[in-house]
Amino acid sequence: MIVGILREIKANENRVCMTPAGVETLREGGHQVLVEKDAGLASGFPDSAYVEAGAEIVAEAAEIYARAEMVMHVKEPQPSEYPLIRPGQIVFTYFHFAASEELTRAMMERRAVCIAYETVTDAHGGLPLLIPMSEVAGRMAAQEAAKYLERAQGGRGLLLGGVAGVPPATILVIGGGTVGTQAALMACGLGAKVYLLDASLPRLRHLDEVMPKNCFPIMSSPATIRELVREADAVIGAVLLRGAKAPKLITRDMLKTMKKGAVLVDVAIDQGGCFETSRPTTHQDPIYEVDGIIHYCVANMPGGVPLTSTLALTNATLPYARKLADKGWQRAVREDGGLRAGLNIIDGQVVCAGVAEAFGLPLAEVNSFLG
Ligand SMILES: NC(=O)C1=CN([C@@H]2O[C@H](COP(=O)(O)OP(=O)(O)OC[C@H]3O[C@@H](n4cnc5c(N)ncnc54)[C@H](O)[C@@H]3O)[C@@H](O)[C@H]2O)C=CC1
Ligand SMILES: CC(=O)C(=O)O
Ligand SMILES: [Mg+2]
Repeated sequence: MIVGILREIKANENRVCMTPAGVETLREGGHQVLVEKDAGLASGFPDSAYVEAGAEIVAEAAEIYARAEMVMHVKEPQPSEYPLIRPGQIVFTYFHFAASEELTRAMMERRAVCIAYETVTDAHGGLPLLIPMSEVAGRMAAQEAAKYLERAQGGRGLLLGGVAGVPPATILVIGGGTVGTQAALMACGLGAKVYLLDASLPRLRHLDEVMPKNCFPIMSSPATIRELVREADAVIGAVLLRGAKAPKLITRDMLKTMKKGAVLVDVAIDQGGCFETSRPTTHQDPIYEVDGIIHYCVANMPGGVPLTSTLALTNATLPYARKLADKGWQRAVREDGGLRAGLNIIDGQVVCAGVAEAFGLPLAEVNSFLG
C-alpha cells in the first residue's frame, strides 16, 4: 500500500504521526511511504532521517493526498485539506467528530474511510490510541492549573502545594479515567488536596486503592459538583462518553459561586468540552476569562510537548497502521473488532453511534460495507 504521512497544519501542532522507525517498519512490510517535507522537524526528526528509513519526501500535501491509499495525521484534517481527500481513501487520525458537525459533513461529502484513533478499542475495552495522549494531557493539566493559579498569569496567586503552616490549593478533577488519574497524581505529587470524581463505582473502588492519601475519589453527581466547585481553586474537566459529545457538568451560573481567579482546565474540549463556558483555544492563546474565572481549553495539549508526545503516540498507532497497510481496511477490521470500533464514517455514512446521535444523522452498519 502507499501510505502518506502528512505534516500537521493545525495551529501550534508540533507532533508528527510517524517516526522514521515507523517508516522502517512499514517498508519492511513492503509498503511505500510518502512523507511530507519537514513533517517531523518539530518532533526532532529531519527529512534525512525519513529518507534513511526508506521514505520518499514529498513537497506538497496535495501530492500525498493524490497518491496515497491511506493518509495519516495526528489531528483532524483542516478545511484546506477537505477538497484533497478522495473517495475510498483511508484517513487515519484523531477526528473527535462529535465536536464538529462541519468536519463530520465534510468527511461524509468526501466519501473517505475515516478511522478515528480515539474510538479504537483493545481486548479489555480500553482506548489504546487515546491513552498515551490522555496520559500526556492529564499530566499537563496539573501543570497548567499550577501555572495559571499564579498571580502574574491572572490567577488567585496560590501555590499548589502550599508550604509549612499554609494550606495547599484544592483541585477538583471531574472524570477518573486516564486524563483524570494522571492529573490527580501530578497535583497530589505537588502537594495539592485533590477531589477526583467519577461516575463509575468500580472505577472509584480502584482509585480508592491506588491513589495517594491527599486524593479523595468521590461519586460524581450534579449536587457534588455544585458543592465542590465552590471550594476548588482549580477544576480539571476529564470526562468522556466514548465517541459522543461531552456532557456539560459546570454551567455558567455555577461560575458565580467560584472563587475569583480560580482556573478551569477543560481537557475534554476535544469532545466539545464539559463546562458550558468552554470554547477551544490554542497553545498560542490558551486562556480567556469568564466571570473572573480563567479558562484553559487547548484541544491539542500534547502538541505542546512533541518530543514526548510523538514517541508516545506512534508507539501505539504503528501496529494498527501496519495492520491496515498489510490487509486493507476491510480485512483488517474483520479480523480486529477493536480496530473496527475506530470506523466513524465510511463512504458518506456515519457508522459511529455517538457521532450519529450528536448531529441527528442516520447510523449505518459497518457490515454493509464489508461485502
Ligand atoms: N485536550 C487534549 O489535548 C486532549 C483531550 N483528551 C480528552 O480528554 C477526555 C478524557 O479522556 P480519557 O481520560 O482518556 O477518557 P477515559 O475514558 O479514560 O475516562 C473518562 C472517565 O470519565 C468518567 N465519566 C463519564 N461521565 C462522568 C461524569 N458525569 N462525572 C464524572 N466522571 C464521568 C468515566 O467513568 C471515565 O472513567 C476525552 O475527551 C479525551 O478525548 C485526551 C487527550 C488530549
Ligand atoms: C487526543 C487528542 O485529541 C490529542 O492528542 O490532540
Ligand atoms: Mg485533542
